Amino acid sequence: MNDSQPHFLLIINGKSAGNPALREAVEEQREAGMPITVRSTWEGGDAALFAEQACDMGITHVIACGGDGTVNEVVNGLMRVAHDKRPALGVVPLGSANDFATSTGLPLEPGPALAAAMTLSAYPVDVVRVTAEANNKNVVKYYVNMTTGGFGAEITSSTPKTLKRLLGGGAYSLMGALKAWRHRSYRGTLHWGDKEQDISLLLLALGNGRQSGGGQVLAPRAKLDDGRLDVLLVKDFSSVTELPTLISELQSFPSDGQYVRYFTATELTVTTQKDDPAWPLTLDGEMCQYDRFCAEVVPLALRILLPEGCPLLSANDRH
Ligand SMILES: Nc1ncnc2c1ncn2[C@@H]1O[C@H](COP(=O)(O)OP(=O)(O)OP(=O)(O)O)[C@@H](O)[C@H]1O
Repeated sequence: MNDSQPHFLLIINGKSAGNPALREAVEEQREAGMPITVRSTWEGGDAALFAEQACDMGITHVIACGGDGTVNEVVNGLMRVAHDKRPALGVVPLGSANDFATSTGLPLEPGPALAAAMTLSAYPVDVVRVTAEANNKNVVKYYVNMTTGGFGAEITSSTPKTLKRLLGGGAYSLMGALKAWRHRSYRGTLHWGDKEQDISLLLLALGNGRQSGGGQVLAPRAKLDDGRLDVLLVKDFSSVTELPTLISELQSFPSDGQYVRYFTATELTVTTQKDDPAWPLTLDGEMCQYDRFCAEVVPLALRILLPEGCPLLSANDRH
């Protein structure tokens, strides 16, 4: 790949293809001499396919223009390309949540975001590979930002802002919502490193990045390039009297709290309780459901165009 002669492919979610600010931004960059090819998706799966085909078109940079789901599809397409041929990834956020762009400090408006994608440096970051079995088939999916499971997945997929409002609203609003959502425990066994734990969870988050669900910071210490997954376990509770402790632990993310456990791992396997329904999961915002799955870090698998001071890069570690 020759980085001195960049060629950009914009992969736009078809539902945003007519976005006037994006059209203007592309026009402006082309007038300034930037070589930009544009492909717009028709349906799910297209963004991954276009990303996979990009290197055969001589593309050096693939810019995902859409929400977190589009970024996720593009990541999956790029991961099908050999590492040494894999184009760099940029993001022009056009979704409703845009958790990856927000947490990495990328511009959120199409014009500035595209201009940034033309000039920012690409930094190597980890990608997380999820392997599972579904309908007797092996499934392999990648994500760059976060997987949530259990209550978090249900609630973030239905109403992005709800969890934040609930946590901000304290114990009683959370309890009400749990009842409204017919909350149940997510039981299963977790394996990581040489550890194993049987658990009854309210929610699970596996963060390469820090936030999902439209601003829920569930992995506040995550770095994109540290070779680690940040794991958040929120254990289930039985009475409203336990909620103040749970909510207070969700502010401090203790390594071994009464309800909250926060630690890092290079891989983690979840086996859901036999005879229980599979846990609902969201992988970078996309819903899925597996009885058993393994999430493992693929270190520094992808180069992403990020701001120099991005707080999710280890070089900018202030701790
Ligand atoms: N032409 C299209 N029209 C409508 N939907 C599309 C089209 N092409 C792809 N999709 C679907 O769009 C989804 C991804 O949406 P995307 O993440 O870009 O937006 P969003 O859901 O609004 O964003 P966010 O996840 O940030 O809330 C995928 O599930 C994909 O199947």
